[in-house]
Amino acid sequence: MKDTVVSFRGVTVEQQGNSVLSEVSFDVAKGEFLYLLGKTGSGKSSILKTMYADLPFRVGTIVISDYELAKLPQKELPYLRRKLGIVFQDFELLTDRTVEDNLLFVMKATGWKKESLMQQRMDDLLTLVGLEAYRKKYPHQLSGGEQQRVAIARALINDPVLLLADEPTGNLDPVVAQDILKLFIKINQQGTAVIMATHYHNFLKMHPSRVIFCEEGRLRDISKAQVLQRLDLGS
Ligand SMILES: Nc1ncnc2c1ncn2[C@@H]1O[C@H](COP(=O)(O)OP(=O)(O)OP(=O)(O)O)[C@@H](O)[C@H]1O
Repeated sequence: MKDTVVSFRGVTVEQQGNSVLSEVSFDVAKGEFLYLLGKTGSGKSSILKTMYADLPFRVGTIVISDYELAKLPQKELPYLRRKLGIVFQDFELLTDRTVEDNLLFVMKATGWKKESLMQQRMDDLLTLVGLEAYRKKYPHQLSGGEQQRVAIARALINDPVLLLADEPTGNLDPVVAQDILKLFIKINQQGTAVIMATHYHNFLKMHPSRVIFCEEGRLRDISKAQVLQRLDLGS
């Protein structure tokens, strides 16, 4: 089995043809937990979008799971996306569908057919995120934290090797944000690699882990000690 789920080599991350980050090279191992930090506009979302092939790039090589992005035919994009779970700040649930139907929608769109297997998967995922009792609720009947749990369950449907989270707690209060972090930790402990872009630097204290930093057009892989120093969090 391959041990690397993400590999960037000499990549220029671009927006509309303009370089956002250049000479980006880093690897993420299976089961790793990685924070992506950096100021507003430093390129965190752009690098995540490049990873899930939502943003084109022209320079360098990117391999996600076993897919080399530059060589990926358009028709194989759905297979790449099934290896990835993606969670956004604003949840992006279908507002006119129940929790259950939000999950079923993605299952059907990604090739699930057997009703009993879909129900079983849904039970397992809703148990994992603590929302067994919420199947028939609509998003507007849920709190922000609960909506994000649904979005996380949805992201896990196809058992991704990598979960990408773009500011997943940006719309939540600090206490709920910590609960969501704990859920990501639990998912990571079950073997899924996690890359989380966040402004919540306190997460580093609660759950220290590797950090990559977007800064001045570069991506820096820096030690925990350096991060704490930069963020002025103390030891
Ligand atoms: N759709 C777009 N078209 C053109 N430029 C964009 C687009 N989206 C982002 N950019 C630019 O790319 C750069 C990086 O933005 P990006 O959203 O990746 O930063 P970020 O670190 O995720 O910021 P934030 O923390 O505010 O989400 C910024 O200069 C931004 O203005």
